[in-house]
Amino acid sequence: MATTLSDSPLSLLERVADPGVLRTLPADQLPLLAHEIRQFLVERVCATGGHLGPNLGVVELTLALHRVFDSPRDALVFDTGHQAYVHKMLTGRQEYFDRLRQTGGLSGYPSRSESVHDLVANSHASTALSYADGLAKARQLAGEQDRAVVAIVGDGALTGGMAFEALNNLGTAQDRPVIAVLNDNGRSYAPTVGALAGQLGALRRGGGTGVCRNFFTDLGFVYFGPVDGHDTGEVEGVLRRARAMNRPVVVHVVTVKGKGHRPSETDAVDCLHTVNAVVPASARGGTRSSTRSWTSVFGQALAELAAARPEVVAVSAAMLQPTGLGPMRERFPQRVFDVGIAEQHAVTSAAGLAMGGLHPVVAIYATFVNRAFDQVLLDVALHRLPVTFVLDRAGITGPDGPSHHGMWDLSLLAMVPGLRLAAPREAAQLPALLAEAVAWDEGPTVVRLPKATAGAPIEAVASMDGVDILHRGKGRPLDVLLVPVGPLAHAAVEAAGILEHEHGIGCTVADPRWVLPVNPALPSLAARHQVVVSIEDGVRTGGVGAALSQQCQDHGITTPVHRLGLPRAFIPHGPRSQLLAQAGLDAPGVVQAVRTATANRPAHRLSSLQRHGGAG
Ligand SMILES: Cc1ncc(C[n+]2csc(CCOP(=O)(O)OP(=O)(O)O)c2C)c(N)n1
Ligand SMILES: CC(=O)[C@@H](O)[C@H](O)COP(=O)(O)O
Ligand SMILES: [Mg+2]
Repeated sequence: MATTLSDSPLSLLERVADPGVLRTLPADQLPLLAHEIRQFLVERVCATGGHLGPNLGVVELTLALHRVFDSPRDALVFDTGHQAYVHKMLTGRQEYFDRLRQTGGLSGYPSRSESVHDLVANSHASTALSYADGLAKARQLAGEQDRAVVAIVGDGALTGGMAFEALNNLGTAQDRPVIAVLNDNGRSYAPTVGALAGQLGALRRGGGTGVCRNFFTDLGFVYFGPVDGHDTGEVEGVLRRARAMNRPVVVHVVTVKGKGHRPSETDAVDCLHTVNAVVPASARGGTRSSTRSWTSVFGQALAELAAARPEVVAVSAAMLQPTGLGPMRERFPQRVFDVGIAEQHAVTSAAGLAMGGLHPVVAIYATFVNRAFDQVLLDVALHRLPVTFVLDRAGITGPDGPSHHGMWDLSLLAMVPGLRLAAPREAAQLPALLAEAVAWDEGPTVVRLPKATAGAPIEAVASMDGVDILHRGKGRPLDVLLVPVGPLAHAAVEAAGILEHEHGIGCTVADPRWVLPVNPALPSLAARHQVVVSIEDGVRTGGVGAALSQQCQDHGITTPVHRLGLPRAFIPHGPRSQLLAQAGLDAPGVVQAVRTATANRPAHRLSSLQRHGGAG
């Protein structure tokens, strides 16, 4: 229940429990409130991990937004949503920040199930202006143009194609006013690239000296700016003017990412874009974990590959460091292209690079390949162009929630004719598989890797036709064939041991490494087993299990294929290991699935192990 300001001993921030209370606050108390918000952000986000820098940069802007507009009657649409912590604090959710991005806790992005003030849960950038366009049309048809529609878009998000498509529509709708608040801190992860960033820089330098014509005004917008995004009064004043214009308006707000917090040397690289939870010294183990991330193994391998192969170039969509392209850029800066947050353009630009005789490596997160599926299919694969996609954060990622899990790439890419996809089971396999991918010049290749530290390798006990046999079944005839994808091989090998020693079921674990298209050796291997169980860190309605099942059918193999994978659902945020276990993709889950799949097998067909007294 909101308290009025005067009757509570709480801190100012604690007293601002909802936007209505905020709007009663005298302007001279706003600097203190902003200071308390920054203190709160640093304390809480350093404890849980999260997007500290983007939120420190929008404190005054968010205060002004909630003082000028009446959310949820007026719509505040945050692009990408990683900068909505202050919005959440001001809409009654301060108490939940101690479990930010944790299982059952506060989402790191707006969440419609959390609050009526939240509209867009999708963390994929460059969407806000399109939502705003639709909302404004709905308001107009409902005769509710007095309800404002405000999109808050970062300078990075503005480099995405959808943003331009929306601007193209919004600028013509003079009777359908949308207020586009451009949060310009000059950065995505790194300084934002491209001509538009240059235009914004010129506008910033111009200092609003009666700027009359620019990119935005040419599209039909009224332009207000540049505005000091850390002066709440100035921002408030401009937002009130924008609201009163009753026309499409761009409010160009200049902010500082990470404002008010002295980052460490390493943090300064990306202005505290995402900070990890700071483990208190007392809670740290003796030795800091030395295990490298998969991403760093990839980055090193690519730089070495590029040294040997001059045709190799790299393409990033505003995520050079997070996707591990740092080493390659240091050694070969001319051969690394950052195109901004523009995955569709990145893929088709890579097609152009391939047409020009090069072999581009497009490094993006698996979830973002969704956005560029058509480009992979018809700009790359149709022309059988040698482009390699390295999909980081493949499978369950964890803290970034449903729109960040990389769980659709296997199903999507399984449909692409001529595309070959490798899934290394551990980081140590990455260099070899990357080299194989880059050596292939007859069409697109993909290497997918998880958000994980590099685990201990599993040595193959045998290899046949490109399939690594990681564990041999003891039963005769062989009982169950486990076909894991990538790092789930670890769960499969552990499950095989349990099944053998505790349940008398023999399992063979086969890791094809190249999982799409299905290795021709797998159907014949399946024919020698009673049950096949595929295990993949992707939605199971398509993907590798479905392809293997289809291949068996096409070859007249009647061995049933049981497909383990992620449900066709939006999976919330939480630790990767916990979410995989919930989906039955850990060793106990595989054991359970195998026991269920073999429970109704006719006794005579069970293995000698089971017939002669193995526990089971
Ligand atoms: C389609 C898409 N590609 C990449 C990302 C990863 N990403 C998250 S935030 C970010 C930078 C956003 O920059 P900007 O919009 O300027 O916001 P800021 O962090 O500066 O506040 C990127 C590239 C994403 N969320 N969506
Ligand atoms: C908001 C966004 O899309 C990214 O910043 C995302 O949070 C990256 O997550 P990682 O920490 O896995 O790089
Ligand atoms: Mg930015």
